[in-house]
Parts: sequence; structure tokens; C-alpha cells
Amino acid sequence: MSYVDEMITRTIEKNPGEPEFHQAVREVLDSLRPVIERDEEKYRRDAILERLTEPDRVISFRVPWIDDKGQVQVNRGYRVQFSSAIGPYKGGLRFHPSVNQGIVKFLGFEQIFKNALTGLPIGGGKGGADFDPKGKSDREVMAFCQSFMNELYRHIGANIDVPAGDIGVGGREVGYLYGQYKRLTGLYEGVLTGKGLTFGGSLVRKESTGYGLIYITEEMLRNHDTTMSGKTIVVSGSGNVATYATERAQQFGAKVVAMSDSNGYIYDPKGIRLDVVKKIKEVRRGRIKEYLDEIPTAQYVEGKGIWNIPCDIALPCATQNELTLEDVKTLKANGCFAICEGANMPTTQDATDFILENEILFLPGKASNAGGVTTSALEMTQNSERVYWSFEKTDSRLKEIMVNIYAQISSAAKEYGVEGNYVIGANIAAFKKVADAMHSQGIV
Ligand SMILES: NC(=O)C1=CN([C@@H]2O[C@H](COP(=O)(O)OP(=O)(O)OC[C@H]3O[C@@H](n4cnc5c(N)ncnc54)[C@H](O)[C@@H]3O)[C@@H](O)[C@H]2O)C=CC1
Ligand SMILES: O=C(O)CCC(=O)C(=O)O
Repeated sequence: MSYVDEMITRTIEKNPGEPEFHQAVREVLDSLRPVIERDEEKYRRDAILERLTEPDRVISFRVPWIDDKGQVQVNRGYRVQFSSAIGPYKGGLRFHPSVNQGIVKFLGFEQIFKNALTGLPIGGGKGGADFDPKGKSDREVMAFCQSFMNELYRHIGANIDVPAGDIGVGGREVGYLYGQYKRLTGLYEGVLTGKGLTFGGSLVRKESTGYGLIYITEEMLRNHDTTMSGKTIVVSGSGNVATYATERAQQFGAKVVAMSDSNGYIYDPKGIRLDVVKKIKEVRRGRIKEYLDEIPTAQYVEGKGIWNIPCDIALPCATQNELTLEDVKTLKANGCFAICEGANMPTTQDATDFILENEILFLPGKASNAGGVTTSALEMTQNSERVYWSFEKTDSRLKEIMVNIYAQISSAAKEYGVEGNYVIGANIAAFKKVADAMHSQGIV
């Protein structure tokens, strides 16, 4: 059996009940075959793949808190510190009822490669809890965040592990987490990113994952002799990534006609009014169907189905495995020619295979959603220097890095004879950096 196949089998056996982690490992290792086969003996001897698929540590802990009725609630928190080969652990925290160890491990594993592609000194980690902030009062969210930090603080630090936001964790949650860290440690340091702008946060961080997705998408389109201007786009989700991807896409002259949340989707053939979406999601924390209260000419459809809407470009920006084989067949039949992932692993494996076989342009999330962690790393730089950069400086650095990620993944794909396959390109370009660093640091 080849080293790659052995490692895929071993990962499944050693991590039972973690299908998302298996999926992420399989996707990465499968595409590393050409690199591993060139030097299999060396990689085997150094157990590079065994070490890469085994987190440095998995921390799991009880999070007790008191709800508004005085009832004690208990959630489970996690932090997976996956790899510090190229820098301190870095990656977001997800608060969502679906969070479990396998999901946090898949996200942490992906983060290693994404962070390597940014070219900045950050390792891979991820965390979260099976806590649902939806419908909770600000006080309840604060109580949860403080209790979560009461355990997490002993494992993190500005030069150790720097968490940030992800699904269910935005500026409000990061603020409460930061306040509690400071209270527990007495340290005013860049231990979290995505902080408020008055206490160390970076301009552009809020917009950066969505903006970065549009910058790299535009760069890919430019290299394929087209641009976003005048194209019709469907964006899933209506959270942080979806909102700011829509904003930049509209500024680039595209028409975004649909967005969604976990209940259903809105279709507005005239083009989504983002001011309305922001009011619903960022101010009222409401549901996407409320869009119709202000724009009655739009349609709302309960449940899945957003990918049935004809578009040129699809941007899945909600969650993992939201884009299935059936969906991509429909997208293709409706003329969609590019799919770029804003979410982490939103496309199922069989859907990805179909996309690649059918020559639809495809950017994998670990490259195309790297803008968020990029700006987080720029926030760490600003915090270390005790300065704030301007919006323009931060945004232009972000754009430069996204363009550079495209260059890396496209040249790695070309070097290994699979031009235009950015899945293989991203995995190989990132793996080489991480494996080199692991090799140089000895067996640790
Ligand atoms: N926030 C960030 O900087 C980054 C986020 N990501 C990824 O982007 C995706 C979205 O994250 P954010 O926008 O930050 O989160 P968010 O909490 O701001 O928004 C999440 C959106 O996805 C929808 N959603 C969540 N679970 C769903 C489900 N099961 N079915 C359908 N819709 C669902 C929600 O309704 C919401 O619209 C996630 O995969 C996340 O890991 C990736 C890179 C950075
Ligand atoms: O900003 C960060 O540190 C991490 C963002 C994140 O969680 C991700 O890239 O998936």
C-alpha cells in the first residue's frame, strides 16, 4: 500500500466518529501523492504524515454558565492546537450546536495549510463550543464567553496561540473573551484577533475574509481572460464572510442575486440590497426572511435550494458540506463557470471531483478564504508594534497577499502537471512549507 493510502486508513482507524476530519485529511493527502511519491522514503522515515495528521494537543473542557432564568447550563469547549511548525497556533473559535471534536479537528487541520499559504508566521489551530448564541441575550453570551475563557486562558498567549472568530463568534464575543483574558492574566496583549477597533483591533479584519475571497477570485478570473464585472453571483450564508464578499463583489460590478441563512434563502433578481441584510444580521441579529419586510418584490424560499438559482459564479460562504454533487450538476447545467469557497470545506468530495472533471474554475477555501486569517496576522503585527495601520495600508497588504496566494497555487499546479487544478496546487504549495519547517526542527 502506498504511504498516502496507509495514512488515510490509519487516520480513519485512529479517529473514529470524526467524518469531517477524515474528509479533510483524505482530500489533502490524496492531492499530495505526486510530492510524496517523489521522495516517499524520506517522508516515511521522518513520519511526516503521521505527525501532520496528529494534533500537537486537543484540549476539551466543561463550560458551565447561568442563563437568564437562573438555570445552570453546561457546554463543551475545545481548542485543538494542531501545528506550530511555522508559527504560534492561529485559527478561529466556532460557537454552534453542531461543534464536536471531529469538526474542530478538520478546521484545525485545514488551518495549517491555509496559514502557510499566507506566507506569514502562523501555525494552525481551531476551537469552539457546542453553544448556540442564537436567541441568547447579551448577558448570556457574556456569561458563556467568560466561563469559556476561564479555562482557555491557560492554554493561549500572544506568542503561543491566538484565537479569533468563526461561525457564531464575531466582534461581540471576541470583546467578552478578551475582557476576561485580561482580567485573569493582567496582560494587555494581542492574544485574540478581531478585537474592537478601540482596543487593538485592526481595520479591515471584519471585511477581510469576504474581501479576500473577491480579490483572489478576481485574480483567477483575470488569469482566465475575464472579470467579475457584469457577472451574476449567488452567495450562500449571510454572516461575516457572505456579507463582505457580497459588498466587494458589488463594488467590482457584479450582481449578487441570492443569499441565505440556515432557515432558507432570498432571491432578489434586481440585486441584493446589502444595507437591508446588514440591518437584519448585524444590528437585529434576525432571520434572512425579514428581507421581504423591506423588499417585498424579492422571494424567500424556506429550506435548501439556493444553488438552483442560475448564476455565473457561486460563492459558498455558510458552512461545511453545503454544496453537494446534485447542486454542482445544477450549477453547471445553469451555466455557472466558477465556484470559489468562502466557507471552510463547503463542497463535498464528490462535488469537488465533478467540478474538476468538468473544468469549472474552482478555488478551495484554504486559499480563497485565507483573507481573514491574513488580516488577523496583520493585527498581531500591529499589536506587537503598538500601532494602528490605516484602512488603505491594511487592505492593500491583504490584496497583495491574496494575489500572491493565487500565484503560489497556480504555479504549484503547473509544476506538478495539473495546470488549473487549484486544489492540488494549494495543498502542495502549503505542504512543502510546513514539511520543510518540520524537517528542519527535528522530530518533535
Ligand atoms: N469569519 C472568518 O473570518 C472566517 C470564516 N470562515 C468560514 O466561513 C464560513 C462562514 O463563517 P462566518 O461568516 O464567519 O460565520 P457567521 O456566523 O458570521 O455566519 C455563518 C452563516 O452561515 C449560515 N449557516 C451556519 N450553519 C449553517 C447550516 N448548517 N446550514 C446553512 N447555513 C448555515 C448562518 O446562517 C450564517 O448566515 C464558515 O465555514 C467559517 O469557518 C473562513 C475563514 C475565515
Ligand atoms: O482569523 C483567524 O485567526 C482565523 C480565521 C479562521 O478561523 C479561518 O480562517 O477559518
